[in-house]
This record gives sequence, C-alpha cells and structure tokens, in this order.
Amino acid sequence: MTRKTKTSAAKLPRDPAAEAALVLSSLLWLGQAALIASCVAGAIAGDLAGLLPLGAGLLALGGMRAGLDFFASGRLSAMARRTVAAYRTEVLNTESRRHQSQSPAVLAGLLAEKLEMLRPAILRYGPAGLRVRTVPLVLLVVAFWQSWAAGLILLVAGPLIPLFSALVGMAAQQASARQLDQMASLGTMLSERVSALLDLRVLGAQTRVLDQFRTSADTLRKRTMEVLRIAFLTSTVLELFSSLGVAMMAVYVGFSLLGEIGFGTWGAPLSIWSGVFLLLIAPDFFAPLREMSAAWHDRASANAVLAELAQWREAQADTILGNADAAKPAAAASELSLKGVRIRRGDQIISYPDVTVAAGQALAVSGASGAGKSTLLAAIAGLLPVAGGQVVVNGTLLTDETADAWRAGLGWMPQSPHFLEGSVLANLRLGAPDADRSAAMRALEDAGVAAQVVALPKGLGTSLGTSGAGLSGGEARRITLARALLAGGKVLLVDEPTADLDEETAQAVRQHLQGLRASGAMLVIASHDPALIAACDLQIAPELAEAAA
Ligand SMILES: Nc1ncnc2c1ncn2[C@@H]1O[C@H](COP(=O)(O)OP(=O)(O)OP(=O)(O)O)[C@@H](O)[C@H]1O
Repeated sequence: MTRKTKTSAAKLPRDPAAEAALVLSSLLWLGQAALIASCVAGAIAGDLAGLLPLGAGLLALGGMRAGLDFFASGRLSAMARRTVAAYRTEVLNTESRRHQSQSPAVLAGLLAEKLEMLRPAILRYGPAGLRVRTVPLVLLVVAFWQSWAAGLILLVAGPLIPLFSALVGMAAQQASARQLDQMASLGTMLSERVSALLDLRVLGAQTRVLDQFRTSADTLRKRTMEVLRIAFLTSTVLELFSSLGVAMMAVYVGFSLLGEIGFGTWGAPLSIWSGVFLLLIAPDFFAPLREMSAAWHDRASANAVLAELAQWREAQADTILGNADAAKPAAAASELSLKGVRIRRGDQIISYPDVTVAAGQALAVSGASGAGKSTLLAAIAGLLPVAGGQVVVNGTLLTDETADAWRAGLGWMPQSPHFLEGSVLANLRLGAPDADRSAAMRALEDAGVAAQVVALPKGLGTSLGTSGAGLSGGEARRITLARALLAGGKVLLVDEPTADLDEETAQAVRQHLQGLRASGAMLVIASHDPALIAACDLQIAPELAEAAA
C-alpha cells in the first residue's frame, strides 16, 4: 500500500481518567521528596525520633502511587486491547465481504504486525502528553519557590527537550511510513514469489528474483536503520540535556550547602532540606519530557499505521451481497430471471440478455474467452453487485437481505479451484458437513474423478494443499464439481465443467448434469463446450462490453 493521496486517518483513543491518575501519581512524588528531605535534614540534626512517622508517610504515599499506576495501566492496557481488536474485526469483516481481497501478505502484515504498533502509542503517548503539560510546570514553580537559581536551571534546560523532539518528530513520522511501506511490499513479494516458485525455476528467473529480494530487503534494512537512527539520536540528545540539567542542579546545591555559592535564594541561604528536595525533584522534572520524546516515536509509527488503515478503507472494491454469514437455505428456487443485467468489470460494463430459467432447466452461458461468463455466475451467486438491472429468484430481488439464504442453497463450481488445507474428504464436506464416505465417493464418481482419488496415496484421506497439490488441474476442478454435487443444492452454478477433460470423461460429466436436470435441478453453466451448450434448454451470451463512465 503506498501513500500517494492524503487521507484522513483516525486518532488514537485517550483515557482522561487514566491520564489524570498518572499525573497525580507523578505529583505525589513531591510529597515523597519532601518527606525524604525531612528525613535527611532530621538525621543530620540528630532528630532520629521523627524518622518513624516520616517513613510511614513515605510508605503511604508510595502505596498510593503504586495504586494509581496500577489503576491507570490496567485501564490503558484494556483500551489498547479493545482498539486493536476492533480494528482487526473491522478488517476481517470487511475483507470477508470484498469480492477480491487485498494481497494476503499485506493483510497478514496489517493484522498481525502493524496493528500491534498501535498498542505502545495508546499506552504511552496519551499519558505522556498530559504529564508533560502539567508535571514539569508544577515542579518548576516549586523549584522557583525554593530557589530562583534552581528554577532558572530547570527553565533553561527543560524547553530544549520538547523543541528538539518536535524537530525530529516530523522526520520520525516520515521514516516510519517509509518503513511500513517497505515491509508491506517485501511481504507481498515474498508470498507471490513463493507461490510461483516452480514457474520461476522453469523460466530460469531465480537469479533475477533473488536480486529483487536482495534489493528489497536492503531497502527495508536502510529504512529500519533510518528509524532507529532517529530514535537513538533523539534519546542521546535528551539524555544529554536532562543529565546536564540534573548535574547543574547538583553543582548548585552542593556548592550552596558548602557555602561557596551565596546567591540564588530568596534571602536565607539554601537549607539542607531545600537542597535535598531540589536534588530529588530535578530528575522528575525531566522524566515526563523524556517520556514524551520516546512516546513520540510510538505515535509516529501508530500514525503511519492509522494512515494505512484509512487508505485500506478507501480502497475501491466490489462488495459481496449479504453479510457472508451462514444462513438457512431458502426454499428451492423454481425460477431465476435476469432482467437488463449489466455488470461492471474494471473499466468496462458487460450487458446480458434477459432470460428466465425454471427448475428442471439448464441455462448455458457461452461466449468468447473474457466475454463475461464467470462474471455472470458470480453475480447470480450474489458475489458481485450488478451495475444495472435485476437478478430475481422466485419473484424476489437478490439483495443484501436475500443473498445469504439464496447462496446457502447453491451448488458452486468455480473456474479456478481453491481448497482448504485438509483431506479430500474434508474439502468435499465443506458444503455438506454430515455427508458420509459413500456419499462423497458417489459425488466423485458423478464428477468423473473417483478413480483418480482412489489412486491417491491415502484415497479420500489424502491431504490437499490450497491449490490441490497431488492432483492435475482437471482433476482439481472436478473435485470442486463433486463438492458442488455433494452439497445437494437444487440450483447449480458450474463454470466450465468439461474444460480440460478427455471426450469420454466429458461425456460422463455431461450425462450426469443432464440427469440432475431431469431430477428437477436448475443448472446455470458457463461453457465453451458446444455439445454441452447444445444440450441445454436455454442459451445466452454476454452481449456487449462498453467503456464505463
Ligand atoms: N477482478 C477484475 N477486475 C477487473 N476486470 C476483471 C476482473 N476479473 C475479470 N475481469 C475482466 O472481466 C471480463 C470478463 O471476465 P470473465 O472471467 O467473466 O470472462 P469469461 O467469459 O468467464 O472468460 P473465460 O472463458 O476465459 O473464463 C474480462 O475482460 C476480464 O478481463
């Protein structure tokens, strides 16, 4: 996915209660620092009896801070989990309704890897934002109250940190976006090349493909290093500024207590209590600023992911009718009508003649390669929307409301076979979970592929890859015909059932389809086979492809 157009991305969710709890927890450190300073000052003055209540107070404040941190991190983790889960559900639900999904590698990267990048940003960026706007300010006022010189040290060292962060932040966001793009394209390249491995070997293209991989992996390495460089540079500079600030404070307090520095207070010399107190709060003045800068990188990555999600949402894709949910099959169709159907395919619109098929009839959809036969079958199954006209089943329009039930009663043999990882039997049972082995064998016989399945190493139990490994192209297609027959629907949509078959097997398949028709099934058959077309009751051909507006 590339970022060619600017799209409006969603914002990261915030939790004001958790953020307020974390700010309160940070501010409680002021109380703890005051108590520690009192302990030190008391111990130096020899007042050991006062240490006990101070220690108890210290523990109580520590307990409160731990409670607040626990409360906030629990809420933020739950919110991060909910957000990632909601985006995952949205992507999966939408993709399951798209006629053609995004590349599996891009989707896998988005779902498994990239959405997870939202989590650290939700956990850290929101809380760091509120903390950086409040805690340093309060600590600065308190430091000024104790000593204007101490306040001045913080005032000078502090703003350099956000200033520097803002400068690198812009570069960080662009670098993260470039890294994500490259991750996606390397993932797509890997999955495409692996699936075409044998073709690449035969074409002698291995070296070129390896070179492409090398270049692409090298680009990813460079882009990742770019992100890391910015992250390391930021944290080095931030550590430098905050260490300098704390060191300057230590020098000022040390020399003041030794009596070498006599300025910087509001009259009386700096007391031991004030000195210890200032030393304790100085690191916490810088802590939120450093946290903010670290979180800035999380936000940069998260923003890049949100921009990719926004682009994914805007991607144009044909939507399947219905909810792609499991539904009860509708009553057996007695009539299917096409009225003025026009279907958009890319930048052309294909038109079809009006026709009505009844139960017990077969409709042949013929025409040249690319004319639009498979397209019509997909539209009849509600897998593609029509750009004009109507598909009507038993007098009812095929719509989002009626499509799931209609599809549940269909037998479907697609042009390109797809299987799930699993045995031949498991794949046959997809549309008929209760079918036994003998019913499965009968369906294989009817599809003219029983002998070939029996000859496989484990027969029906042989494992099929997603593309039907172990079977020829024609055998794999006939297994999908057997799957459609086993599903037992009274309407069958079959795409080129006799393609790639020798005449004898083709004749057997034609006869079985005739038998189904005779038993009352409705058949819609896309085919180039003149004998099969002639044997159908009705014939249509896609009429006209015109350029879409
Ligand atoms: N996903 C798609 N996006 C855009 N155009 C497509 C898409 N799929 C197919 N087409 C185009 O739609 C037209 C009809 O394709 P279809 O697969 O329906 O033809 P067909 O008649 O079944 O061809 P064949 O006999 O070769 O199987 C073709 O021009 C094809 O290039």
